[in-house]
Amino acid sequence: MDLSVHTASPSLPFPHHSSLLFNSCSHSMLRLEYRSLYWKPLSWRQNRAIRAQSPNQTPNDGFVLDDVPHLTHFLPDLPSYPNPLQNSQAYAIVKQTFVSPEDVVAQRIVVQKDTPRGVHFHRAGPREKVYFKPEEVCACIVTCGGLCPGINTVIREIVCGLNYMYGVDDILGIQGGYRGFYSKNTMRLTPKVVNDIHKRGGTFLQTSRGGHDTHKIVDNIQDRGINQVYIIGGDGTQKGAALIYEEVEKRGIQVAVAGIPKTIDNDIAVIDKSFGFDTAVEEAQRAINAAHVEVESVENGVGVVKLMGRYSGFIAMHATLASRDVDCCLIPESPFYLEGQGGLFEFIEKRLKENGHVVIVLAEGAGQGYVAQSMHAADERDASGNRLLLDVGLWLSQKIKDHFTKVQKMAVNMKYIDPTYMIRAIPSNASDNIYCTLLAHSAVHGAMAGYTGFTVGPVNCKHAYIPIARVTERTNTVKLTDRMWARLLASTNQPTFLNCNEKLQEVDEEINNFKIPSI
Ligand SMILES: Nc1ncnc2c1ncn2[C@@H]1O[C@H](COP(=O)(O)OP(=O)(O)O)[C@@H](O)[C@H]1O
Ligand SMILES: O=P(O)(O)OC[C@H]1O[C@](O)(COP(=O)(O)O)[C@@H](O)[C@@H]1O
Ligand SMILES: [Mg+2]
Repeated sequence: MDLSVHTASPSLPFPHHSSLLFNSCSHSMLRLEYRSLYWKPLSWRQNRAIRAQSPNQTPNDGFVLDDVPHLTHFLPDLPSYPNPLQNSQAYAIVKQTFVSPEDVVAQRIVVQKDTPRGVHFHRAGPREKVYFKPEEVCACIVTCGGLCPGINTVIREIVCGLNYMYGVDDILGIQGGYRGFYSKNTMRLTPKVVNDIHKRGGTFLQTSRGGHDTHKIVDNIQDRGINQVYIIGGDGTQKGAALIYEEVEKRGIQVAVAGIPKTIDNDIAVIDKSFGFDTAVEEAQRAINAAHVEVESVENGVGVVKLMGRYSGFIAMHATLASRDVDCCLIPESPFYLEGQGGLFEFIEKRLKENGHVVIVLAEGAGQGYVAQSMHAADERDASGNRLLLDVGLWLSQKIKDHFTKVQKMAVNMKYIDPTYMIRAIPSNASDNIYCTLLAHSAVHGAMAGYTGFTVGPVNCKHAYIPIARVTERTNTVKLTDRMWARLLASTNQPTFLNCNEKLQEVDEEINNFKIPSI
């Protein structure tokens, strides 16, 4: 084993001032490096793939710290100040106001006795020291990508959190997404301005797709004297945030970049779930219920409800599990077929004979291959490069109607409901509102503490600071081999559309290797 220790002065506290790192691709080749402010720091990129070890841990317990960048990594002389929260009334009787830098959150919590401890992230929350004087902070907030219930709550809580907890007054709203940095005027955000916005759907700041120009954005950040950037958005937005952080680091300017993950599809990796998802699942019940009422009231009623979910069928899966009125759920991750034994038509016929009606919920990304084939559609994309989806709901409704009228000589009463934008446009429910507050506070504490290039989010119910690349490197999809999908199949008793294990394995591999098509 090649074990070379670069320096040995482990008296500095772990982690961002220093950490003992096991730089290793395999357990047989370990290289120990001591990272400190007073020695050449490793960049967060180097650090990402590195196995980190705190001094009192044995090298073999497999502890990995997925560290986030800190402003001091590229501005080593940056002064720090006592956190003003120590004088805050709100936190006056809290047992432990500040999160210890040694507190980490484990990515995997179901482990076996002898398995390595695995990947950990810094626990989110206020730190004893901050790297900004409140009166010198000029923060900005931007929202990008598609809508999602709760965006306004996050905006509100960032503004109120910065102001009430840290005494920050200078907060700007960037309007219309990334392009707003260089093409629109900013708006001043105060607790008064944002007081009621959480009661409305959408985004108070407006949003857009496309228009990410890293240089122009960072030029603008510099010109306006902005030193904290809060970026609310999905996978595309977070990729853009990583580029902004990298440019900021290159220019060596004191700007903290914090990402708050947003997507109604729940397709962001690492975090437990995204805000607005619960609200969406709840609202989807109304559409499913309407479909059920309609089809129950007629002869041979077939209800089709299309829900959002471009690459991930989480909304459809959870809405189905919650409803119990759904006979069959179709998601992008689980290929289906229409005709023949074990196919959808056979199942619909069976349910119609048994119950007189059937309700199908499908995610918008399901069966896209079929629709494209039948329409000879071109591969169209939106301004951000996301593939524009074809209406699988309409396609499926037509296919079912044609099959039963022409082939089975049996008239069906088709009711197709597309509530997608109605679901996305509502304000967040109570639990999402609380979740949004925690995300906003975590982001504010992280930026004030000098962390940058990070995303916040709950990992096993504990909020953590996660390197942006971690959440963008893959898409969170429904794993057909996990128990949740099995629970759904057991609940609806629908066909699996997989007639042998070999096929299941193929699908699983495809899904595990799944990547969003590059733009
Ligand atoms: N790979 C990327 N690099 C830089 N910016 C990106 C990237 N992908 C998307 N963006 C920008 O992020 C913003 C939102 O992306 P989009 O995919 O529309 O929504 P979401 O962030 O919700 O996934 C857009 O302004 C887009 O230009
Ligand atoms: O029509 P729009 O506004 O481009 O959005 C449609 C898409 O946005 C989504 O809600 C996801 O959006 P994001 O990637 O921005 O989170 C998808 O479910 C849907 O396909
Ligand atoms: Mg996206």
